Amino acid sequence: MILEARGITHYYKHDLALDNVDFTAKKGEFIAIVGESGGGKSTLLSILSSLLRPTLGELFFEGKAYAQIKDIDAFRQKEIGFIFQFHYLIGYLTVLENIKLAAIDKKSPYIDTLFEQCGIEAIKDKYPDEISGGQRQRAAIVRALVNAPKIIFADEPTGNLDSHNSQNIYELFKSLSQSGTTIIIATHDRNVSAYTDKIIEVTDGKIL
Ligand SMILES: Nc1ncnc2c1ncn2[C@@H]1O[C@H](COP(=O)(O)OP(=O)(O)OP(=O)(O)O)[C@@H](O)[C@H]1O
Repeated sequence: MILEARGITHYYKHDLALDNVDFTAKKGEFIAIVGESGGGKSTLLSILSSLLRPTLGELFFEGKAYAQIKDIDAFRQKEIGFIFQFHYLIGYLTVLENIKLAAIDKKSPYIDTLFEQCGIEAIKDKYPDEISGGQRQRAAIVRALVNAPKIIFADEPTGNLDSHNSQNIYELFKSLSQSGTTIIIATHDRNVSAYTDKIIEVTDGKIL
């Protein structure tokens, strides 16, 4: 198991957002967390990805408790990739410069491989406002992958895209997962089920 969460409960002040949730992910699994608005998808994803500490519960990455990880910043930079609904590319930098900003090894030949794999090699010297929404999100995916993380977390990664572009992104996630990267996404889009290994439904803070 690459990721395991046990008994995750989370309160925002006095409001219960997650109620005793268990979750596991295997290496190379593509998992979607779906469910009604306000059900707890983003909260669960933020907790699984170490961005938010749960009120109660335990998390393990490759068997090691999050609480035992000494350098959480280095852990996040090396082992985890993040993708959000909005790409958050820097407008003053080209796509390639944006990606190098995030890269630990700026000269890695892997950067070229990723551009090719994500189908955006032709636009790497363009600025974010010169490319399409789908291309921007692909650039954000390259950035998330640049340090070869073991897990990618994506919160509504296609929330801003039409269905054609969304399907292209899901195809890309599927092929990445087949080459061993674990992909965990929170989404409203149930069409994702055509691509995933597992769907988890979160409603009223519980997994159905
Ligand atoms: N920062 C916060 N402070 C207080 N309450 C919050 C906060 N973030 C989320 N909540 C509450 O926690 C519950 C779960 O929210 P969450 O954002 O995890 O759901 P979601 O399924 O991702 O929703 P959506 O699909 O609308 O993004 C909701 O009742 C929400 O109002």
